[in-house]
Amino acid sequence: MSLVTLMGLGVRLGRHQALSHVDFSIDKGEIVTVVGPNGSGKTTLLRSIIGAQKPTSGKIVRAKGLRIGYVPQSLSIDATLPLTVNRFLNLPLRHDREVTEQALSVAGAQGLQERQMSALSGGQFQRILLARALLKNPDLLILDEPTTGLDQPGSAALYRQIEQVRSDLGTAILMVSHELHVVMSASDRVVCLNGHVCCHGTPEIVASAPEYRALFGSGTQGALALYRHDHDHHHHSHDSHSHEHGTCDHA
Ligand SMILES: Nc1ncnc2c1ncn2[C@@H]1O[C@H](COP(=O)(O)OP(=O)(O)OP(=O)(O)O)[C@@H](O)[C@H]1O
Repeated sequence: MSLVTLMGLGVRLGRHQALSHVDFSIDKGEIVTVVGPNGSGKTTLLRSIIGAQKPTSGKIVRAKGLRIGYVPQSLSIDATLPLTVNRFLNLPLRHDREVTEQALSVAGAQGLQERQMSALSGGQFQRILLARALLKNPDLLILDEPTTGLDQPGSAALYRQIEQVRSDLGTAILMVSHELHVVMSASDRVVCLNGHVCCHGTPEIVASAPEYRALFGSGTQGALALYRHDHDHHHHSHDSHSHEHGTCDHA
């Protein structure tokens, strides 16, 4: 059974139809990347899945007892506030030292406990957010644009870490990215959203292609992949976002 299934999900925000007719599901241990331009409803989709946004139409079915770990896109912490990594991980719930150490280790952030949150690099900060989400022992980890602000080697390293989480713990991963053509190569599926599911498919890793090398160089060890939009798909004619068959309207 899928961890989460969306059936014909529609979400209206004020007068804006953010999502229409979205059918989507994620299975145990799967890595799914959702791509889409700004304002395409990606955050609305995640908020619907975690239960923070009510659907206006359609249905969301979650597996019984499903535990979701959420890594927000950003979190601003007052730089003048003294807050160690260890204290941050123990807010609002205290955990045993071994538990936080284990989460930090899985997130690739061992040894950072006593560091100040404000002194962390962008990549370290993301790993701490990842460790914090892992403390819930999630079946599904949801990450909203986790590589925002990271350079390419930093993004590749974080993607490898996330892949490691899946192979160590079997956690399913749902990740959102505003990058339309560059995704985590370990994604089993890529779903392109534009108010509706525009197209979906697998990422392609063509590491030897000149196009890939021009984009990524050779320092990412295959952590990044090109996502080619699958243009061979149909759309519902009643969909307000629909576009001509055979095109992906933002590609
Ligand atoms: N309360 C609201 N009333 C009306 N429109 C809203 C409201 N909240 C969000 N929107 C609009 O809904 C659309 C979808 O927003 P959402 O944040 O889900 O998109 P997104 O794909 O995550 O975008 P981004 O990549 O910029 O984060 C946006 O165009 C946004 O302006």
